[in-house]
Amino acid sequence: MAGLTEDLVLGVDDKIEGFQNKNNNNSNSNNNNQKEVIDKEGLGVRGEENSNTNNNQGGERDMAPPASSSIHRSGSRPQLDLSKAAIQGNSEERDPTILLPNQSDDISHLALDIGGSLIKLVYFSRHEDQSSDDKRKRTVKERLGISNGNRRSYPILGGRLHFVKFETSKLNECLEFISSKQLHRGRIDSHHWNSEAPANENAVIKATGGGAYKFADLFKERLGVSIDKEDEMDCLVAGANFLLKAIRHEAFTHIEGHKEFVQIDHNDLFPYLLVNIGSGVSMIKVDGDGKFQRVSGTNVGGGTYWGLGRLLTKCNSFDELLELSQRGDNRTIDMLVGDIYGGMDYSKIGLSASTIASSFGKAISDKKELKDYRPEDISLSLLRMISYNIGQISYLNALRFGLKRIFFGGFFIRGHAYTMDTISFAIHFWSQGEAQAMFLRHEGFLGALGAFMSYEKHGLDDLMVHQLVERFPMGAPYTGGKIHGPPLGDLNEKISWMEKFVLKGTEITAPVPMAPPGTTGLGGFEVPSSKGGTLRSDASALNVGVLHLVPTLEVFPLLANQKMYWFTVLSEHLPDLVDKAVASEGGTDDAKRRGDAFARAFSAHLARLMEEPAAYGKLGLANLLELREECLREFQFLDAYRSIKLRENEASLAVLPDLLLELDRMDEEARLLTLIEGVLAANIFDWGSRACVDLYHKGTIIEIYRMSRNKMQRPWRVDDFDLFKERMLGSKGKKPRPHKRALLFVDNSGADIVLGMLPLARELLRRGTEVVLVANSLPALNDVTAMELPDIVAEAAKHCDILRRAAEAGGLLVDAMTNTLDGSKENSSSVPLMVVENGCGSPCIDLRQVSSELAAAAKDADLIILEGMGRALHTNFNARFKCEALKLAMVKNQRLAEKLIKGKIYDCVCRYEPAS
Ligand SMILES: Nc1ncnc2c1ncn2[C@@H]1O[C@H](COP(=O)(O)OP(=O)(O)OP(=O)(O)O)[C@@H](O)[C@H]1O
Ligand SMILES: CC(C)(CO)[C@@H](O)C(=O)NCCC(=O)O
Ligand SMILES: [Mn+2]
Repeated sequence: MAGLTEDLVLGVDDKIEGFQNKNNNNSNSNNNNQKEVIDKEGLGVRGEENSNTNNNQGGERDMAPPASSSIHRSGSRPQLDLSKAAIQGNSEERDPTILLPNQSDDISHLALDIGGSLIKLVYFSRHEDQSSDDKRKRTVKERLGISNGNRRSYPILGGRLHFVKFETSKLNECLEFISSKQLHRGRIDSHHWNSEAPANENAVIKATGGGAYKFADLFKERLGVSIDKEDEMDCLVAGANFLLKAIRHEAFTHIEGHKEFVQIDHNDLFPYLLVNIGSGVSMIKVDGDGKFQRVSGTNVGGGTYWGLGRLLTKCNSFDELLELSQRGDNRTIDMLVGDIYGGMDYSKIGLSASTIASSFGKAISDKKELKDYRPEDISLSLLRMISYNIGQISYLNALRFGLKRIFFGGFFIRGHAYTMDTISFAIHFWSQGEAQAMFLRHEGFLGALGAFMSYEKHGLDDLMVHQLVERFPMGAPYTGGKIHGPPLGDLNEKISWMEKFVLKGTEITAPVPMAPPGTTGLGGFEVPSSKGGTLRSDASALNVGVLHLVPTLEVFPLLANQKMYWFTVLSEHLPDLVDKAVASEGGTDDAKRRGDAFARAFSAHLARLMEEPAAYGKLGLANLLELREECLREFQFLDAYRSIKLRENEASLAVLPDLLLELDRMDEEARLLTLIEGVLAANIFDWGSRACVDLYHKGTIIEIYRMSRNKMQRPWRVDDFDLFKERMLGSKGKKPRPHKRALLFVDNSGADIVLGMLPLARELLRRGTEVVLVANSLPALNDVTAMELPDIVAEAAKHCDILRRAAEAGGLLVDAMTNTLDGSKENSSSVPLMVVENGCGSPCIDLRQVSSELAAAAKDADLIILEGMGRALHTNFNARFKCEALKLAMVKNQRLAEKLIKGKIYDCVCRYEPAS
């Protein structure tokens, strides 16, 4: 199965910067220094005074990841059919042409639904990719026998579907948006998107809705594109089926303010009733893919609410009208049963006194003018009337065809709690609980998605087998019932939106369900309970939404209370993170401005999630951390911890030779213990831990490392070291066979990798075990990334033959190898040390979705070492493996220590599990 994301990512490697091996300085190394590593003083991580300790003339810059400017690329260029894409010509070539055999020149991955009220856009973009080391990858691939050439198939950040809407009356804005993002152009120049290219005469955009007919000429005139019209009902059904099948947590029920996601069984989806509430309402009985019948409709729909509401209240926007309704009391204008029955219920037919007998009925008897009614009350009465009416007609149609499930779409719903409650109530009441109303998170985009799906070669077919997750809508939150400003375009716009948002001092709020009214209605409909103070700040409010194409299995669920805890932790971390991020970009004014905007945006996301934890679908800690990294990237902080990582790497590399000497003086048994102790001790460096961050202000990394090592007291809180030792060294003189291949999931930069994991890797290599260092694909906190590892290993290899030979064998020292081509033959005798990326951008690793590289590397592995809290404790602590597993971590969080190991902060875990 050629997964889409695999294909999507092809061509992403466009600006790959070869990893520059920097063996250009004649390091005199610190080999001569016989002092014990733990005696080494004053290698500060902060300040400039020690930056030359490892005689690396280039200092920080020399160790920097290659040309960071190449890391960020516009993520919004149109993405085309990349299936079966392949490198054309010589694969050694830099910037090779990529052949897209299924790509017709002029398809743009943009589709439109132009309705009576709103224009909906769906377009696809691929995420900007990290640069990566071609040569390393090739060598690893050769070693691992991966045949798919340059393909990277890790799922994360593969590509995105964007959702944007405009008012139909502001078609111009929409045209400008398309034009500014060049979404209508589909020409590929080599594999670079060429925005200078003239618009293609034959460019075609799929569109549905009445506007596809009405505005076709305008599109041709203004953008030079032809509109390919797709039937509106076809598209609605295709979109709904796609969402219900492919997207996790798409459908939900909403009853009395309570939202609950419904997992739809793909094999038991049909038949259902689809009710699309746009300007008008269509009701469609859906029996399968492409099998449907429009069975009814009503002209009392979203346009009616907005149109009448505007006339009656003088509101300027739909959201304002909706907002008004939240403060309304419809009893001042609706005629209730009690009004007719002198305050009594009409219990014989099941109507309570508070049931609405006649919407707006009070207006006939009162001698009041329009101005005498509160706009709030009018809006609520109108909203309730229309919602209830649609619910009732829907029910009747469901009854007509014996349908139990009714899905509601269209932008009239607008994620509004009261609207959904009213519709749900109507369905429940009339069907006596037999039928169920369900809503869709991408409510208004069914038609546009359907049009998008109608591209013959959109490349999404394979996606149907995956699940997709919506990630966080990025950018400025929504304020005070109004959509401000333009749809988010470039970074500057995003920032100024954030600034505007701050000026307004508005908070992000989700509807807070109020307590249900204490009436005892006899099944009659009372004042609905969901009347939050403010409208929710959702993607539609931002005008944008992003759907990440992330094939997933199951989300690691976070317990509710745990999530609250993490929200707090992440909030508390924020100022420090912003400092780091700004510093990593040179502390310029621009960086400060972006830092501020990032802080606002991320806080906004947290606030939103705190109010509505399911806002972005179910979210685990891994996603939460990823959200933060993603948000950083959104404001162009590509690696907030870069300078810290570099400083810590330098400081640690400077003392590595001493550590290796110290280790080499020990016998095997003492060495093994010291190595494991070393990993645990060095794992103290974790910028994700608040306690540790506090600690860092108190000493240099070497001081902290030394302190940490001195404190290593066995038994650790979880201590299987003796078991592990027996497996490694045997007992009673019996030597066990060494492992064939070990996968080391490494955690942090600096001491953690250099003084902890590398020496352990070296020991394994020495024993003849192949070692694969598994690191993150994208930066997250101070975690070392796969891209950074070759430099670190190269530096370490200068001080150690074992590492050097293994690194050469593993293709990590490509330059060095070519330099010494005629040199020692012994190179080939070493087992390899390799680096693979895990496909992940979070310290927590979901092993159910990893890179193809890692999956391939795992094939021959018989030992897995998971290191660090994120990898070994937060996730995977209870994961069982088919091979032996060693989980090593220092717990740097009191709460986790208590919960997981009934211990305390700084306790250590050394868990060894034989193959299961
Ligand atoms: N920002 C908004 N501006 C205008 N209407 C909005 C807005 N948000 C929600 N709505 C509601 O959504 C309705 C439009 O929904 P939708 O986009 O699904 O329909 P449409 O495609 O424009 O109409 P139709 O399918 O009948 O041609 C409006 O009539 C209004 O009730
Ligand atoms: C005319 C459409 C299909 C345009 O989207 C829609 O507005 C609608 O279904 N209106 C209701 C028309 C009716 O069935 O009475
Ligand atoms: Mn429509």
